[in-house]
This record gives sequence, C-alpha cells and structure tokens, in this order.
Amino acid sequence: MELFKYLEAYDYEEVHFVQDKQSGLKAIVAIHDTTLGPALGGTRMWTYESEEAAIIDALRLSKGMTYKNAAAGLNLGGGKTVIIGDPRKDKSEEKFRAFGRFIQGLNGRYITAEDVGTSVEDMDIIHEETDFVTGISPAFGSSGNPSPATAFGVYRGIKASVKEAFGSDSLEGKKVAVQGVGNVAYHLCRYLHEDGASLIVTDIHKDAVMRAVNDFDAVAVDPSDIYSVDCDVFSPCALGAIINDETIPQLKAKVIAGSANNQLKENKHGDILFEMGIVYAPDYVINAGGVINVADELYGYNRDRAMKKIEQIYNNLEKVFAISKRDGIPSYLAADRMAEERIKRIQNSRSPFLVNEKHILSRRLK
Ligand SMILES: NC(=O)C1=CN([C@@H]2O[C@H](COP(=O)(O)OP(=O)(O)OC[C@H]3O[C@@H](n4cnc5c(N)ncnc54)[C@H](O)[C@@H]3O)[C@@H](O)[C@H]2O)C=CC1
Ligand SMILES: CC(C)CC(=O)C(=O)O
Repeated sequence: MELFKYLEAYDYEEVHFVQDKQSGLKAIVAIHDTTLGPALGGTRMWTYESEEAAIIDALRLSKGMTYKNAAAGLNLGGGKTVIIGDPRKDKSEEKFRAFGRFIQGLNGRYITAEDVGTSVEDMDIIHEETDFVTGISPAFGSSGNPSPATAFGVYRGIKASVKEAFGSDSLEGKKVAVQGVGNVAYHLCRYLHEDGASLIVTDIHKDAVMRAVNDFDAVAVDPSDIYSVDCDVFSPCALGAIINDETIPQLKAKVIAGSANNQLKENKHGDILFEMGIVYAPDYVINAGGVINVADELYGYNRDRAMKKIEQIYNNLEKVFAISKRDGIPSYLAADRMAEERIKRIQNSRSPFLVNEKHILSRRLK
C-alpha cells in the first residue's frame, strides 16, 4: 500500500506506529482530522490477518470517527487505535501502560476509549499513564462502559428509520434480525423487546445467542442465514463490510440499522440500497451514542445530559433522510454532506482545543 498517497487522498493528519519490545505492544494510532477538536475514538484490539489489514482498519475507523463526531454535534475530531493481538490471550498491564504513555506523549491531540476487544478495566490501566482516556470506571467520576449508551442510540435510530420506511415509529409487531449479540446488541435487544418487537438473532458464540433467546424470547438462526430471514429491520451489530455483493441480494428487510462500524463494504453498496428503496441508517450516525456518552466526561460526566443528547440520534437521522430526499442522494452520502458542512461551518471560528487557554481535559490535571 502506498501509505502517503492514501493519507494525502483522504486528508489524514497523522499515523503513528507504536511498538514496545518489553510488553510486546504493537499499535497503530491514526488521527484523521482535528478541525473540530482533539481526536476522540476507541482502541480496538483484534487479530488481523496482516499488518496491512490492521493499518487499513485504523485508517477507515479513524476517518469514520471524524464524520461520527461532526454529525453528532461534538466539538471533537476523529481518531482511532488498533492494537494487534488476541484480546482473549494477549492483554497485559504492561501493554496498556505502554500504550497509555504513548497517548500522553501526544499531549491531548488524541483521546481514547473502548472499542471491540477492549474494556473498562483496560481503560483504567491506560489511565494510570495518561489523562487522555475516557470510558474509565464510574468510580473515577467517569462514564464506564459505553455499550449501553450506544445501544440506546441505536434503538432511537431504529425507530427513526422504521418511521421513514413505514410511516410510524412503532416497533410493535416488527421483526428485527440482529447480527451479533455482544456488548451493544444485548442491550439493544432489551430495548427492542420491551417496545414490542420480535427478535431473530445470531452470533458465532452460542452462549451469546442463548442469552438473547432466554432473556428476550428471540429466535436463533445460523450466522449464514441472518441476511435472508424474513424481517422488517436488519440490524448489523458485529463487524463491518457486511453489506456487499453477496449479502444484498439475500436481504428481505426494508430497513438496515445497527451498531457496526463501516457496514458498507464499498460506497456502491449504499447506492444499490438506495436504488432498491431500502432505508439505510448510516452507521456513524446511528452508533454515535457511545462516543456522545464518553465525550460528556470532558465536561464532568452527567448521565442525564448525555442520554438527552443520545436521544437526538432520532432527529439526526431524520435530518439525514431529509437531505437524502432533498438532494436525491443515498443516505450515506447525505450523512457525509451533513458532517462535512458542519466541519466547514465551524472551521476557523474558534480554537476548540482550548478553553481559557487550557486543554479541555486540564481540569483533570490539577
Ligand atoms: N461498544 C460500543 O459502544 C460501540 C460499538 N460499535 C460497533 O458495534 C459493533 C459491536 O460492538 P460491541 O458490541 O462492542 O462488540 P462485541 O465484540 O461485544 O460484540 C460483537 C458480537 O458479534 C459477534 N460476531 C462477530 N462476528 C460475527 C459474525 N460473523 N456473525 C455473527 N456474530 C458475529 C461476536 O461473537 C460478538 O458477540 C462493532 O462493529 C463496534 O465497532 C460502534 C460504536 C460504539
Ligand atoms: C467510545 C467509543 C464507543 C467510540 C468509538 O470508537 C466508536 O464510536 O466507534
């Protein structure tokens, strides 16, 4: 891969390759854009097929965070970290401390949090070395695990998308097919079940499936069958690139709305959904609940304030669908337009890193 060509084409600011021999840490920190403020985005720990796959993931996810944070109305830029390794086997205190020291060295240009493969406990270790970490334990006055907040936002987004497709946002009797019942989707299933939806679920881990079957009367299907099940809403809540040439012809749902990042394998797949009349909730708009929640820590965490903002994901999606109709463009492009317009509007209007000439996290440094 010609890295600099790619960075130039998509306007990346910085990419860091971090290695620590003693702990075995191998991480890639990508900072896409800090126009709106310091870059905030989680740390993913994953076993990648190759180093190139890890780099591409960090790049795509960090750019996604720029758009996610802008579209959510946050004064934050976009960044993301991937740590190469198996989260079930390769974690250690030394590794996360080494990573924390590196983040501290970035001096606030990047703030981290949880993502797939990392937990509140990991963030607490990172916090031993740096202040530039969110999603740490509530005991520190922090917001803890972002997944329930993400789930609430996705639930609100599903309602807005169902309204767009069916004219009413009632979920009573609607069939929702959920792919992956992990941290976010378990809480999402609870909201959907309580609101009268019937659930079809799948996961590669049987215990995760059985929890949803037992707790929410969900019907289980094999992972390969989830795309073709008869349902109103398909909710991808596992990994990315699941909307592609193979899966689109199988879909029966009128709505696609879930938490997974980078759901469209390529932009053309968003175009195809648009042509088919399927309502697609752009991933970074609907799954912003977690980042909205952790971002609230920067002002001294207040759960009610955060949840009120997360509720607005419903209205954000209404705006996206309105732009899509107004301009005759697919919803993923409408979302990009909304985010880019905001970045342009705010650019040069103030210095978002500084409040009274101090970094906005400086209150923690006293
Ligand atoms: N945790 C959060 O607050 C946020 C998460 N997201 C995104 O939402 C998605 C889910 O995140 P989490 O729930 O935190 O992750 P998680 O790792 O807890 O859950 C993902 C689940 O998907 C399952 N899975 C993986 N591949 C699968 C496949 N091919 N078929 C069926 N199931 C499969 C896993 O076994 C796991 O149970 C990820 O894409 C993440 O980036 C986005 C924003 C915030
Ligand atoms: C705090 C995280 C939930 C933010 C993030 O990395 C994401 O939204 O993908």
